Amino acid sequence: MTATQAPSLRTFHMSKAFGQLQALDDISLDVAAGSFHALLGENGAGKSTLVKCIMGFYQADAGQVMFNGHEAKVRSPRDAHALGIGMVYQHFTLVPCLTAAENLVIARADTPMVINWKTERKRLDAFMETMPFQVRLDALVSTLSAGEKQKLEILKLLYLNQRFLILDEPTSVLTPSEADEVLGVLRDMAHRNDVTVLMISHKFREVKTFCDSFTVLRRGKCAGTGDARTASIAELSHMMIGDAGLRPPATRTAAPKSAPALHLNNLSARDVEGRHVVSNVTLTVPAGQIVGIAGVSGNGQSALIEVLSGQRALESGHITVGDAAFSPTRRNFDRFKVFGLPEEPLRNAVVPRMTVAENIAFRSFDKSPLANRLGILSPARIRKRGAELINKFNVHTSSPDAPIETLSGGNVQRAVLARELSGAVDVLIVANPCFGLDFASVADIRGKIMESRNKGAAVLLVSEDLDEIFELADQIAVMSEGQITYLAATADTDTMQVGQHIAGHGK
Ligand SMILES: Nc1ncnc2c1ncn2[C@@H]1O[C@H](COP(=O)(O)OP(=O)(O)OP(=O)(O)O)[C@@H](O)[C@H]1O
Repeated sequence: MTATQAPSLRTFHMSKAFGQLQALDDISLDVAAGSFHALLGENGAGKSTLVKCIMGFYQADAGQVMFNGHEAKVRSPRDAHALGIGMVYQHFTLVPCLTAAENLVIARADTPMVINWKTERKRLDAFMETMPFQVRLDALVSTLSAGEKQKLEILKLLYLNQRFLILDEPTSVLTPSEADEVLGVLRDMAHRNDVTVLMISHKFREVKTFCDSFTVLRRGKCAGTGDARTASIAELSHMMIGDAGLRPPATRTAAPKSAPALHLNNLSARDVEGRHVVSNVTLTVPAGQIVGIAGVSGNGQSALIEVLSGQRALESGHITVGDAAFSPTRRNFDRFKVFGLPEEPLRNAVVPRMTVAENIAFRSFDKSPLANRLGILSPARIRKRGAELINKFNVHTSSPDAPIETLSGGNVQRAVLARELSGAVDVLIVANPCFGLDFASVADIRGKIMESRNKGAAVLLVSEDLDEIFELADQIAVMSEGQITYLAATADTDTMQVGQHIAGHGK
């Protein structure tokens, strides 16, 4: 069965537990045909679990899915696709070395063994004529901008005749103007009754500007539903976090200047193909300051972080902490009190299958008090210390013994921060710390970074989120094509000037 018009979808009393944890508890969601519905909730609220049950990645323990008024048995994503339910993920699923057209054709379940490109192209052109937006079909996906790639992901679903679109934070990799364009197109399509959209989002502005209705999940339960255009942000955030209240915005206080500064002196590094990805980077991060590096991703920021964390060889230049030469080894991280929060911590900062407590102990597991003088580990002490820090940093986990991969994104970040910020910190290196996190976690984590600065640490913050940089940084640098192309005190610049340098038009 394939849909030609916007379908409706409801879940009735849907529940799903993972062991002791009730991830979904009796959720009834109602997404009307032709509507743009937002699914909100703090990290770990159950949003992904709900859409994974709808998509057939998980089987719910109880409850039903009603699609266009009929009960739908979705046992696998294949069943969901056959009904016309498709999903766009936070990260792209396109093949970069193929063209947009090739990506569309190979996505079909009925692609023949030998493809007649002439016929396929005719079919594609006819399809594109019916679409309200275009993507360059002959361009290699690797040459498309993030906005074009996201549009292509959506086109792919429409090409496969999937008219119920589930979007998981679709704008996290887009610039604000790209995000507005993509969401505007989706809203218009929904209002023409061509598609129905269910979007997981953490961004209130987008929800209020583009969505018709919303459902809020809180700790696996439905905390509210209503009209997205009339609900206030205060109401939405209250439904999400209850009376707990938000942490006030990170406040800057005068910091002691006792800690050493971090100096990057003429750093250069290459990628595997021998191209310079970091080029003569010179930058000082004074004690008690946050220096933010802004820029579009892929301009050398990740490579710079890799150099500083010892994951990429430095070709030339040197790093100093205070007056002493610093090379990034585990021993030096301890000696110089250098700590870090890399981006995508589940991939870069933890061992996913090890427990939360073990991951928190990583930097000190072989030292007293977690090990004895001979370096023999004490699992009981590791667990006890883990439990203390889980409490102090408000990490939501079923137990210190849960594998860290079962935690939601915000809670993995909190666990890494618990490990990195629990002692004295002289230098803190942070990359995109709030990517994919809910507003309460964002406030919490930015607050912790500011707290470190206020205690005197030199903080280097790499972020693609300009608002974050303006909120936290004392000085702002722009990185473009591997070089620092701009540096100013935050008080002496504005988003317009920084934006121009990011776009490469700065003077
Ligand atoms: N495969 C799993 N095994 C065990 N627990 C899980 C699993 N998947 C999710 N959980 C737990 O279920 C709860 C809901 O997680 P879910 O990923 O649905 O939240 P979310 O609202 O999508 O969060 P986020 O905004 O961080 O993506 C969390 O406590 C999470 O730790």
